[in-house]
Amino acid sequence: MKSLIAGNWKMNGIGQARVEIESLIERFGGSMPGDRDILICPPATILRDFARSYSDEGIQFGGQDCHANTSGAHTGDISAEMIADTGASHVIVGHSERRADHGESDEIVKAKANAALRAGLTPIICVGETREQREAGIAQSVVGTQLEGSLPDAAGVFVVAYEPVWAIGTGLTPTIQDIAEMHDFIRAKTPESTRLLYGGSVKPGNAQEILAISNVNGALVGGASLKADDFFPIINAAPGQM
Ligand SMILES: O=C[C@H](O)COP(=O)(O)O
Repeated sequence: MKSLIAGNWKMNGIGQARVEIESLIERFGGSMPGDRDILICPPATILRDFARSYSDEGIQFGGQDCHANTSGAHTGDISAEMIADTGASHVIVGHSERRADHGESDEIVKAKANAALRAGLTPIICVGETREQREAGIAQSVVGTQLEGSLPDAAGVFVVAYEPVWAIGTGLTPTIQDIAEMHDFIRAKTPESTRLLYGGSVKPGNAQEILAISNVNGALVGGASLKADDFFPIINAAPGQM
């Protein structure tokens, strides 16, 4: 299976975004290595522009969220079909920031994952425990419940991203053993072909060690995906075709 290194730009990306992406392409000599998949999920306002400008260089693009419905009276929302129409191939659903900021339940996340598949997109479904849950020894049961409730029932390929909430943007990461155990646990609950990403403070300094863990098939990178200086070595740390 090919590794997938995905950058989630969150609510960032005006100003230097174009410079950074062009610098990244330049470092790879004009086009991305074909033995791993590289995805960038910028804000929706620049998704179409970027998907059209840079897909020839081998970068894939994705949305950060979608509505479950195709269209309708949902002010401020964007449907999976609209994201597909930009030229994007993926969409993140159920990120912990959406679960927390917008009260998204597993049921809503599942509906969004189904919508993504309906639109021909690959959903990246995020799961992960809080610090309190890990300290209480219930991380696996929390993630198990999220998986049961959030995975799509529509047929199609999806990706799962394990992102411990307490590791996001904090510089903290679980131990290699904890990541390995959780990924083995998720692997047992997902089809063999499902790519499992780790996310949460992935940086140039820890990427190689994390990406070498069995059942870690790539990374979902936040802050370090915004700068070519950081994203380039993370992409390079990913094994090629596994
Ligand atoms: O979606 C990405 C994650 O939330 C990780 O963010 P981070 O790499 O800034 O910790």
